[in-house]
Amino acid sequence: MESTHPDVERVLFSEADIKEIVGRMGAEISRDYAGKDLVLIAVLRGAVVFMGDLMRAITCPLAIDFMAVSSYGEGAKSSGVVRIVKDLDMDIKGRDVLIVEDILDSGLTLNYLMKSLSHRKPASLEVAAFLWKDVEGRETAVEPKYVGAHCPDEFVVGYGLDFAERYRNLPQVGVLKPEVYS
Ligand SMILES: O=P(O)(O)OC[C@H]1O[C@H](OP(=O)(O)OP(=O)(O)O)[C@H](O)[C@@H]1O
Ligand SMILES: Nc1nc2[nH]cnc2c(=O)[nH]1
Ligand SMILES: [Mg+2]
Repeated sequence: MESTHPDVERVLFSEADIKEIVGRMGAEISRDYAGKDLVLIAVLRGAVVFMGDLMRAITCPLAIDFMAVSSYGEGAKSSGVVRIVKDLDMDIKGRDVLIVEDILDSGLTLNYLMKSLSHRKPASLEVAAFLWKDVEGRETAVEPKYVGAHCPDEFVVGYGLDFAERYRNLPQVGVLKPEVYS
């Protein structure tokens, strides 16, 4: 039996689901980036857990770097303004960059990052998103090349994803009980 946090109402992706998804993504990326100069860029803080798993599921040589961008603050709604809190340490010019994100929701974060990083002239620039909230009727400016799973249009936590900085350490992805959000 999986242990579940008492604040979690429903588990959407179990540890076994996550393992299977990340393994599949790692195999695809390993195949596509063989012989290339791969740099994984994780978006802090949400993507750290996925990054840790994904990089170990990739078999080709790679480098890692981090950027910190935040638009959700403490709540469950985007402020609409993306803020760079920490920039890359590495020069990505001419390298094959793959942005690693936990979730693509409104697309605001990734749209901003893709624009900002493309100015630095990488050889290629793609996105690996663990979850994609591709809500019907909503256009997203970014189409991730690698998608772990489609996510229902609900605010999810766990596996790096927080609510007011909590729940990032849950090993599953789930939805909290309504009383926790209020
Ligand atoms: O597609 P969007 O609507 O822009 O939402 C996705 C972003 O929101 C969350 O980050 P957040 O800004 O909350 O910061 P965090 O990673 O530190 O939790 C999540 O980790 C993604 O980066
Ligand atoms: N924790 C969390 N952060 C998000 N950022 C954008 N969408 C979400 C979501 O569903 N959950
Ligand atoms: Mg994030």
